Amino acid sequence: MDQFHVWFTQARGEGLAEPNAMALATVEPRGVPRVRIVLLKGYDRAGFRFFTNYRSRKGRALLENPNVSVVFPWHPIRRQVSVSGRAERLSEEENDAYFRTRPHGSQVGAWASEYQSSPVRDRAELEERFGQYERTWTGAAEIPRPEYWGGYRILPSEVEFWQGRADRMHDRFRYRLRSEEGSGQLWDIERLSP
Ligand SMILES: Cc1cc2nc3c(=O)[nH]c(=O)nc-3n(C[C@H](O)[C@H](O)[C@H](O)COP(=O)(O)O)c2cc1C
Ligand SMILES: Cc1ncc(COP(=O)(O)O)c(CN)c1O
Repeated sequence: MDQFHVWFTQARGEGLAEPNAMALATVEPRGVPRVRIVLLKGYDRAGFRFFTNYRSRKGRALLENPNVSVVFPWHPIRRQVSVSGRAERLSEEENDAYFRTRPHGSQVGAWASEYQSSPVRDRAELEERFGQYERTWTGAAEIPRPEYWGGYRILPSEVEFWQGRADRMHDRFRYRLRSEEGSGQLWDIERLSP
């Protein structure tokens, strides 16, 4: 995570568009992979956090199989970071705390999209739902978090740092988690052939 922090800080400093956008792969029933972009909303020694709808396709996939893989595609600085690990749901407290920081419209939108990834008739139906929830929460001190909306923490077991270099002679460093002792983690680090 120290190494990730160094690179993430640099990616932000370089002014990359959405350096926190990451492609998240999950395993669907029968072992079929599926990938989509989500936003990294925080990280620390415990892992990487993102938020979504637990009823979404990814949410349903993660119930059956918590294994995930993530890639940060930082093309302008010729870097990528790939992570493999397991996703676990965040606590109610963590979910509430993050939901409270979201803009009003995004909070209403979470209510309007109760079944993320399921078919809807048309745009008008969505807008109608949005309008209904706007009215429901008019005058409320705060909009509560729908119970189906929340986040995950990805607990990494492997993280690879890739730096593009001339002649396709790239630098690749793979960190693999050997063991966790108390709060300390032991990682094996290897250089990989490009
Ligand atoms: C730049 C970008 C960021 C996104 N961030 C999120 C996010 O943080 N959470 C989320 O649920 N969907 C996010 N989405 C939408 C997802 O890519 C995806 O369409 C949605 O989560 C449904 O995925 P699923 O059907 O595989 O569950 C983002 C899309 C883009 C293009
Ligand atoms: C449906 C959805 N949910 C969550 C997020 C990420 O969280 P936030 O809206 O709080 O930035 C996104 C970001 N594109 C999103 O599209």
